[in-house]
Amino acid sequence: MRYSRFFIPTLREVPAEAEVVSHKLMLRAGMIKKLASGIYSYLPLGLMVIRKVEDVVRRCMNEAGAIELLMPSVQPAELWKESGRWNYYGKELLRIKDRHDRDFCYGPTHEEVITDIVRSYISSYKNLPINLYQIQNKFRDEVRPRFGLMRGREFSMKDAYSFDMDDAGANLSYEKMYKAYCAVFEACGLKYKVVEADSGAIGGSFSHEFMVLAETGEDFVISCDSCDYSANLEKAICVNDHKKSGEELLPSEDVATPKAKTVEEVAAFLGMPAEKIVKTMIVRVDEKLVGIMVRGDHEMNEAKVKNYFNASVVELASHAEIEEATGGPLGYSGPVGIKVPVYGDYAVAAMANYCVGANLRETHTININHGRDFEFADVDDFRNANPGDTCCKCGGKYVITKGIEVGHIFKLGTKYSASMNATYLDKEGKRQPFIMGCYGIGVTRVAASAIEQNHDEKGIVWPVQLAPFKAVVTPLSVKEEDVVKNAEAIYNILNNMGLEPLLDDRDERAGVKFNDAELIGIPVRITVGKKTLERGCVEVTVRKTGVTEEVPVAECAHRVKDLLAELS
Ligand SMILES: O=C(C[C@@H]1CCCCN1)Cn1cnc2cc(Cl)c(F)cc2c1=O
Ligand SMILES: [Mg+2]
Repeated sequence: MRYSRFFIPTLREVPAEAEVVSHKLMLRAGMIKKLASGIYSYLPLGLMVIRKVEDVVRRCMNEAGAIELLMPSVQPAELWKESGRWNYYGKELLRIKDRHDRDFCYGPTHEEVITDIVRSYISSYKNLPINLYQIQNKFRDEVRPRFGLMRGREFSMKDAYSFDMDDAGANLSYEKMYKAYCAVFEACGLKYKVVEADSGAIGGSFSHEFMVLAETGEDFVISCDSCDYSANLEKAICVNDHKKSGEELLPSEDVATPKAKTVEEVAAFLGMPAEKIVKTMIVRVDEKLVGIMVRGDHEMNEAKVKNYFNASVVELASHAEIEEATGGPLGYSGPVGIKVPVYGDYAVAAMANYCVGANLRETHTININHGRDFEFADVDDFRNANPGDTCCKCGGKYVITKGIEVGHIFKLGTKYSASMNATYLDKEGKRQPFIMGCYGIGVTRVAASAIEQNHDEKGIVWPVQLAPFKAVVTPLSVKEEDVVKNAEAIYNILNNMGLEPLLDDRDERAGVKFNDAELIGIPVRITVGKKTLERGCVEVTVRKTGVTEEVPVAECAHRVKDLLAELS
């Protein structure tokens, strides 16, 4: 491709709204342009990278025996009413009406559509298992789209769905996808980690997320410093290894705590450590109000609360609900004498003589003890794991890192096949619901996370596998006949070798050409200039290391090929 005839609108500056490096660099490198909040056009360079991610995904999915199809992005409400999800989702589901005033949505995912397809055609166990996938745009009306393609509202996803006759088969399908995902992210040149993930309250299911480790990741990953245990913070198990307090129970006492609201302020005011203050979170679990008590230095984990109660919705109670449940205002809730059942995190169950809200404005009660002053309805693991906590698998220590979720695979079970009556005839001629799995990869998010993991102060440093062009041939002048002739010749040889070169034939100063090549992240640059040609050489520079070497013109193409092979 010739630069002068291509379209790479690089920018010197980026809009202040771009916070993370992949967003900044995709704008500056002329890869994307925002159309609306969370909605982007993929400009030619960006599309080339996305197509490369798709090619890797397609190759690995096909090798795993999955079969590609393509479903519409607009979906009829009827299917979502069958699965019971039409009224479950809120504003995140973009609902639209057609000219006949019929309800549709812009598909955020395709479980309903694929289940409808399979139930229409597959009726015998002889046609199972089957894994169907697509690469299709999704729309999720995020309340706060940000970070460019990392959290867009319209984005490209590869989503696959497996259908098996039984649990054993479904586990094999899951295993196949797990391995295929590892192959995808390795082939994309990404450093990733597989973590156990929360799969919501779908019974009999489990899920794993594939995380690209990066500081700008929005997900927290808990890993053990001694074994391979790794889980999304939503899921990471907290071991109940708290030593039971042997303290003698002291008499409880209300204490005025004027102006002290937060745990830190109350702890400071009362002169005790934060872990002696116990928070009572009043939450609405589906339609029920409950109190969840966690230690002052811990955070309540909503996913764990949701799974404990097998609930669909868990939300912090409103001011009014708190008044109703506790008789006191927000911020001073405590377990004593309230109308709702109280559940305790394991850490609290090991404590004695702790401080709680008195359900009175600016008042706390010290030396409270469960068993004497109130009863727990139950105790369980309701908190976020912290760095330094004991590993649930080996007793080692947890560490916390941040990750970008680029893949998520789920064992679904019969959640959709049961609700949509999608069944097959088993060997005994009995109707059985399919056992399903679903598997997603954020295609556009993979491109963005590759930049998060591979960049420097000059710009993008593409992994060779995803680079829009593998090499750029840069003539220092387009007026010197000898320079142009050699540059064209090298470009043609690289092209014929399938090395996808770019020829920077613009009439621009060398500095501009070098800066653009570094910004858009081309792995290898071949610089053709009068000086080196006098010695029959050109310069070859590796973007990742900045190392430049002089290479005889005749050996240049093969040297580039070898360098690209080393970099892959
Ligand atoms: O999408 C999944 C599960 C898997 C992920 C891999 C590919 C197949 N689906 C979970 N999920 C996430 N956000 C959603 C947002 C909306 Cl608005 C919705 F209506 C439904 C969903 C929804 O179901
Ligand atoms: Mg996910």
